Amino acid sequence: MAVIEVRNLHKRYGETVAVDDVSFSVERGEIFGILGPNGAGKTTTVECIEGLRSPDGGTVRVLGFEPREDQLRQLVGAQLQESALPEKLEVREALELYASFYRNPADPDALLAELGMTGHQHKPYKKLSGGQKQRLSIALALIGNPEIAVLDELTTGLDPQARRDTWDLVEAIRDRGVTVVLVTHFMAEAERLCDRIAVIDSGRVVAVDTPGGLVDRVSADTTLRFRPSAPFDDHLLTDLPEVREVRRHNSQVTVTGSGNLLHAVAAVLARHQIVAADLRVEQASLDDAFVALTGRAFDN
Ligand SMILES: Nc1ncnc2c1ncn2[C@@H]1O[C@H](COP(=O)(O)OP(=O)(O)OP(=O)(O)O)[C@@H](O)[C@H]1O
Repeated sequence: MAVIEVRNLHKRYGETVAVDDVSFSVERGEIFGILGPNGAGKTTTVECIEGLRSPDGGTVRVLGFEPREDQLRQLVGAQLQESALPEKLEVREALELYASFYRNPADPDALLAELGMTGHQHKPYKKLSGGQKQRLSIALALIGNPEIAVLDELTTGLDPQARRDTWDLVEAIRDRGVTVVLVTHFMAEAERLCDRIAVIDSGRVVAVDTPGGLVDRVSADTTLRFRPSAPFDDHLLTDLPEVREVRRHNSQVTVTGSGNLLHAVAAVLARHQIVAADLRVEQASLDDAFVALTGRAFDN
């Protein structure tokens, strides 16, 4: 069942068209990614979903309501933008303050524990690290026990470990049954976390699909590279239906094909007692998908 329906959303700021024509729907319980380069219109789109901005055209329905209706404030949790809290406010105070806005808030202690913040509950906001601030902003998005959480540029500025920890948290949120809308311009983040992704470019949706589905649209090809432990005739591999091409460069063999290429090639090599040293498997990535869908590189 769709919990968010966006139809032909259009929003401009003066002469600037921020969102030209955006349509998608988000199903209950999924992590739905909105992926696109800087300035693509992602934040404006989710701000229209959150009721923070009014569309100039199109319709948005969230759990059946218009985004600005009061009931929604209890049902949608939004992650705070950076440094939105007073510097001296402690973590626990912030949670208790936000809990007071909701009829049925989560237990701050349980939330602190779940987010690994119990030990930091008396730290003032300004003393938190980047990762801790992000975790607090996620906690504040969840304190009202929302049905939908909107997380915008959640891991920007975090180091790789803090980013991975945050990804685990987002998965835990989804596993609690919360629908997550995740705005990101990180391919790896979208690929790892999202059940489905809307790729947005210049205010328009260029595709909505699973990460795998987006990649498959570009190319079903797989490339294997390895150094064989003994010479062999190319026909061993080119006779396989999965193999399209075999190329050699010095001692390295490059095999391109589709289907279960790795399995087919490995089986033939094993039958001939050939070991594939330094074996690497390359597949099209979301980056490739973006280039193919928009005709330009995903540069931020
Ligand atoms: N308040 C505003 N006033 C004027 N123009 C704006 C405003 N907010 C955004 N824009 C412009 O609208 C376009 C879309 O911005 P938006 O923030 O929605 O994109 P985004 O995809 O979220 O980008 P980013 O990843 O950089 O946050 C950009 O050209 C931006 O400069």
